[in-house]
Amino acid sequence: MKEKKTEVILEVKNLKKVYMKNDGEPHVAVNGISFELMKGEIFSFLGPNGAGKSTTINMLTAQLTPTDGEIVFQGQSLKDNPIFAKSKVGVVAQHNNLDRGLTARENLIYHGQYFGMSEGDAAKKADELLASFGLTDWGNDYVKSFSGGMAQRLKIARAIMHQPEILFLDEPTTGLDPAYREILWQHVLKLNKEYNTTVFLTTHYMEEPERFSDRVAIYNKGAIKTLGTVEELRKKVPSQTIITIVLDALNEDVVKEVKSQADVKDVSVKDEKTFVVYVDNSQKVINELLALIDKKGLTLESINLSATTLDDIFIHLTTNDIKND
Ligand SMILES: Nc1ncnc2c1ncn2[C@@H]1O[C@H](COP(=O)(O)OP(=O)(O)OP(=O)(O)O)[C@@H](O)[C@H]1O
Repeated sequence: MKEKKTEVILEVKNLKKVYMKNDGEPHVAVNGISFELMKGEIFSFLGPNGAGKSTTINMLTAQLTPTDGEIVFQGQSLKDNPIFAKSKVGVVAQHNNLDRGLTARENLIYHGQYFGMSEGDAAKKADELLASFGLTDWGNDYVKSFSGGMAQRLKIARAIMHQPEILFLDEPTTGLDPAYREILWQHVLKLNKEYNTTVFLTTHYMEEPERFSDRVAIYNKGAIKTLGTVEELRKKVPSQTIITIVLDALNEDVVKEVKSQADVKDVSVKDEKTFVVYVDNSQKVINELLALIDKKGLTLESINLSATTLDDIFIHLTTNDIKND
């Protein structure tokens, strides 16, 4: 069990962002959320596509002005002192915001110097990070020639150049192969351990928050649906055991029939072929499910019994539940 972090580094109070769409209609991307970020914690902010995660990060890092609400960073209002906050955070944005007209090494060195490092220290650190992220041979190449994965690695290196107090990672491992994902996490965990760096993460790869987070917020449609440790979140789903069924095509009647079985606690639809059944008595339900699928003449692609993962919790809390239809 992780040690509980109690020192507040960032306070978010009733934060709201309303965009104006092209048709002139308002769109509420963030609807008055409140939470605290603790010094030294790894906090995962998870939500479906378009939920408002990047919008939230952009407001927390003073890149976007909130419509309403307050952000307090180390006791100072972000609105009154955005430069103070900006100097203390590192951000890996979703889009490629590297300076394409500079080389990879220059991107890192100028960033380090901007955050107060001497040229010598910045150059040394840049070379270490280029090596670590497999970019040494491209250090003197212009970023405009970089592939998506190379640019992503460089963005990560740049964000950690100046040892930020809070590292904001907006889907940092998207486009990275598994080996570089591990390297990213080694760096993040090292910063977190050695310098007590706080990490605010958004990702669609649920195994990352499950492995590394102190706390997880599940966020949807502008609001935080739940917030807690992974263990606390596990208690929010109807059972600790699930059966995942993949059919050649999902049939809503079958899902409804499954839902009505006595030992079934709940059912979530994962995608057009897959549904997840929360159970207590798994053996009995498996037998009943197989009989039902057979009776309906459906083709079973796979059936799997497992403990609930963060992926299941996420789906349970963010998708429309068939049971409630
Ligand atoms: N500049 C903008 N003007 C109008 N609407 C916007 C703007 N930026 C974002 N939105 C809308 O706000 C909502 C939230 O977008 P945001 O990028 O914050 O979501 P997200 O949770 O980061 O999504 P994803 O997981 O797909 O990256 C979306 O509906 C998006 O279309």
